[in-house]
Amino acid sequence: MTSMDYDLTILGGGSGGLTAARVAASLGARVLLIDKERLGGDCLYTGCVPSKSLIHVARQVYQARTATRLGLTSDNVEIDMARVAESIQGVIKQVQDAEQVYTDDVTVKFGTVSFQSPTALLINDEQITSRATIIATGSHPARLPIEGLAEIGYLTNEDVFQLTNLPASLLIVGGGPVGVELGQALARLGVQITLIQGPERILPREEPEVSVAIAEALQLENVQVVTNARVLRAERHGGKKSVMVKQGEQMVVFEADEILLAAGRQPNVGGLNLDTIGVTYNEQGIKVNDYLRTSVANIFALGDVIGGYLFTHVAAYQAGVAVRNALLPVGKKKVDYRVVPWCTFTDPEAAHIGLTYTEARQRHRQVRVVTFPWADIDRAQTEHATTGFIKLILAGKKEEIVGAHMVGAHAGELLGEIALAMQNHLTVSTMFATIHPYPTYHTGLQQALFEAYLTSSQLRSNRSIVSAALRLRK
Ligand SMILES: Cc1cc2nc3c(=O)[nH]c(=O)nc-3n(C[C@H](O)[C@H](O)[C@H](O)COP(=O)(O)OP(=O)(O)OC[C@H]3O[C@@H](n4cnc5c(N)ncnc54)[C@H](O)[C@@H]3O)c2cc1C
Ligand SMILES: NC(=O)c1ccc[n+]([C@@H]2O[C@H](COP(=O)([O-])OP(=O)(O)OC[C@H]3O[C@@H](n4cnc5c(N)ncnc54)[C@H](O)[C@@H]3O)[C@@H](O)[C@H]2O)c1
Repeated sequence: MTSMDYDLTILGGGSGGLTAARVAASLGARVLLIDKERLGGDCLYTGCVPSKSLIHVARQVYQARTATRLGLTSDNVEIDMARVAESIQGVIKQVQDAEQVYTDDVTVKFGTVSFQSPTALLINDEQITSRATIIATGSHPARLPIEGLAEIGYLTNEDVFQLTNLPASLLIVGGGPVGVELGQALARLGVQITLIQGPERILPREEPEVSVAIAEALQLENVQVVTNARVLRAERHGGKKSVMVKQGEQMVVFEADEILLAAGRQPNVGGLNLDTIGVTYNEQGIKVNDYLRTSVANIFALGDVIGGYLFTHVAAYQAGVAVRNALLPVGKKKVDYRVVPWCTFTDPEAAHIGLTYTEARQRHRQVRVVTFPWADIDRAQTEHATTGFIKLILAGKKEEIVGAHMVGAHAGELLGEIALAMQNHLTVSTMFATIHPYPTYHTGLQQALFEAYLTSSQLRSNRSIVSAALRLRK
């Protein structure tokens, strides 16, 4: 084989691509990272970072407005959206500077890139060759076949964080994580929100009771949640925008000042010339096998562009797997999605890891569910944040956690502990016997685990050992 310019070329410098570049460079490979415009991706500029910053601002407003229940009197909170938008851009800049280190040992190029063959790429007018390539070009907001929508215009996650004036009312199309997180945050900032969701419940990937709890939390803050409702058409009437919605057999019209489209994602595959070189893809994304290999042997893909789990931490995990498989001749690694956590950052948060109850029943013979109310966590009481629950799904003779679903303040923070336990097959008794600091929300998890132990077969066998020992003493 003739010598190649690079060992590995990575297309897309977002969450997955940046991690892949860093891992590959740390292994001593000659790495080229190409992005069409800038490094950081959706997560940094238009996703996780600005959305969590906006959610933080909205929480401050909400807490100030509800502080009277704590005996505090706060003056009317005034919101200067131009300064809020500026502060969000400031956070992005801080995170961006911290990420710079990812590319210190990597060649970075910006521009238009396309495949000429599985080993040759054209970047602007320059041809480069690479032994292997990883495609990590991410996704964009799904463009739906909603008649009239493109003509009247709408917002997406790509522009909502830059608004310096908020609309008085907003129709959000889509009740997934983007719709519910932004719906609650913008409602707290004074926008009248109508959330329109196609399926029969919001957050349909969650357990049903999680969807119910989050819908109730939104409704308590005056978000109108409309489910089983598919948006078919959009129109403008003077200064207002309206959508025609099919709800059951009925057509219903909703009207507001603006529309936010939050109805899923589509993969960024355009312009790469994938058809010519034989990389297969469909509307969900580029097809990969368990090794993240595409239909072309030396081309891998990861992150949003392959669909499935659209999360920054999953893209980063896949980066480690794809780099290893692209660079190492032996010891190929399969992806393992047994322990995937995610959190929807509403207030209370909806935290999820592993299997749902239905999935657990399909995969395990012995399945047991233990629930624990968030209100029984002392820290939750001290912070007046008592809404929610912990639902643990246990399976197998040894009673390992195979799934956990939580609604509660800071619930997402508990996922790390459960992830580590699940990854290492720790049992419930090992987990609850570990000392947790009081009073943290983690003690709530420890209490839930203790509840699980109290109703376990292990307790029954421990009881018989103790009663035998006591009999012997008599
Ligand atoms: C509003 C919102 C909030 C979110 N919040 C969270 C959250 O809290 N937690 C979480 O885990 N996930 C969250 N996500 C999802 C997360 O942003 C994505 O899963 C993650 O960014 C995917 O990483 P990626 O590397 O696949 O793509 P990206 O990070 O988007 O990176 C893709 C990169 O490819 C580049 N690119 C695109 N096309 C080309 C091309 N043709 N040539 C070269 N480069 C190209 C882009 O410029 C970009 O830099 C959120 C998403 C949204 C929309
Ligand atoms: N906290 C987080 O980790 C976080 C936050 C935001 C986004 N994300 C990621 O971003 C991805 C995209 O999120 P999303 O909320 O845009 O997509 P989504 O696919 O999760 O939810 C969109 C919802 O819109 C509905 N929908 C589609 N067309 C519709 C129509 N015409 N009328 C009414 N409803 C319609 C869909 O049925 C779906 O339930 C998610 O998969 C998630 O992984 C993660």
